Amino acid sequence: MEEPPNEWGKKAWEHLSLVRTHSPLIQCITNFVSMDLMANTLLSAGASPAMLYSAEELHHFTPRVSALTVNIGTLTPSWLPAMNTAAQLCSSLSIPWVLDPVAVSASPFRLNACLELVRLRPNVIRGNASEIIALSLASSTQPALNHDAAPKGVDSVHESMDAIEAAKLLAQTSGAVVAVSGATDIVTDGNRVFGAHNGVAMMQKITATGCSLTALIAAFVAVDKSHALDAAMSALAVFGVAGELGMKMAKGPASLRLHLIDALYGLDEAALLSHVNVTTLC
Ligand SMILES: Nc1ncnc2c1ncn2[C@@H]1O[C@H](COP(=O)(O)OP(=O)(O)OP(=O)(O)O)[C@@H](O)[C@H]1O
Ligand SMILES: Cc1ncsc1CCO
Ligand SMILES: [Mg+2]
Repeated sequence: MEEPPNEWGKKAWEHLSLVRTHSPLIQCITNFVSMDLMANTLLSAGASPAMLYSAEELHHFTPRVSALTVNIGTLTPSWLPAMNTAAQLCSSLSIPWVLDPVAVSASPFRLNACLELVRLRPNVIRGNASEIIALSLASSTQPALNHDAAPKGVDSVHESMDAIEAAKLLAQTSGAVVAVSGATDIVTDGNRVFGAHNGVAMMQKITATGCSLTALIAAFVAVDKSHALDAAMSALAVFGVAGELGMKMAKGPASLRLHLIDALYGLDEAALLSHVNVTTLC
C-alpha cells in the first residue's frame, strides 16, 4: 500500500527553503553560553544572526531585523532594559519575537523579568518542560513557586508530555504560541497541540541546543509571520532531524555538536520527507 504523503515534512522543507532564500536577519539578545552555537545554528540554516544587545543601538538596529530572540540565560539587571526595549520595538512594529525563559524558576528576579517580557507579547515562547510549567503557573495565578518541584538550574526535571496542559494554559494567557522541547517537541496555540517525535537524547548533553532551537524558531517565524504555530513546528522538526542525522556520525556530545550543524546545513527535501514525524496530540 502507498505511504500517505508527509504533509509536515513538506511544510518543514518549504519553511527551510524560505529561510535559505530570504536569509532573515535575526537579532539574538542571549546568554554568553549560547552565543556561538546559536549564531552557527542560524548560519547553517541559512539565516543571518546578529548578537547585538547594547541598549544604545536598539532604536537604530532592531526596527530593521526580521525577528528577535530574547533569552534570559545569564540575566543581570543591566541586561533588562535592552531586552524590554527590543521586545517593545518588535511588538509595536509587528516584527516577530521569541522568548526563551531559561531557568525561570531559579529566582524571583528571573521570574519577574520573564513575566514582564511575557506582557510585551512574544509571538512564541520556547522552553523545556520545567520552564514552561513554572512560567505557566506564575502567569496564571502568581502562586509562590514550589521549589521542590522546580529545577535548580537550566535543565528540565519534567518530561515534555507532562507539560501539555501548562503549555496550553500559557498560550491562552499570553497569546503566544508555546513550544516545549524534549523527547517529543510540543507546539500549541492554546487550542491545537502538535508533537514532533524527532531528535536524539544526546542533544541534551550539548549546552545551548535549546537556546539555539529558540533562535531557529525565530528564523522560521520570520519567513511565515502569519503562521507562527506551523513555522515553530517546522523549526522543531528540522532541528530534530538534523540531530538524528548528525548522531549517525557522532561519537558523543562534542562531535554531535559539530555534526548537528553540518547536518542542518546539508538537509534536503528527501531527508525531511522521510524523517519528519509530527502528529496531532490533541
Ligand atoms: N529525550 C530526548 N529525545 C530526543 N530529543 C531530545 C530529548 N530531550 C531533548 N531533546 C532535543 O534537544 C534539543 C534541546 O532541548 P532541551 O529540552 O534540552 O532544551 P533546553 O533544556 O532549553 O536546553 P539548553 O538550556 O541547554 O539550551 C531539542 O531539539 C529537543 O528536541
Ligand atoms: C548552562 C547555562 N547557564 C546559564 S544559560 C546556560 C545555557 C543553557 O541554557
Ligand atoms: Mg533552555
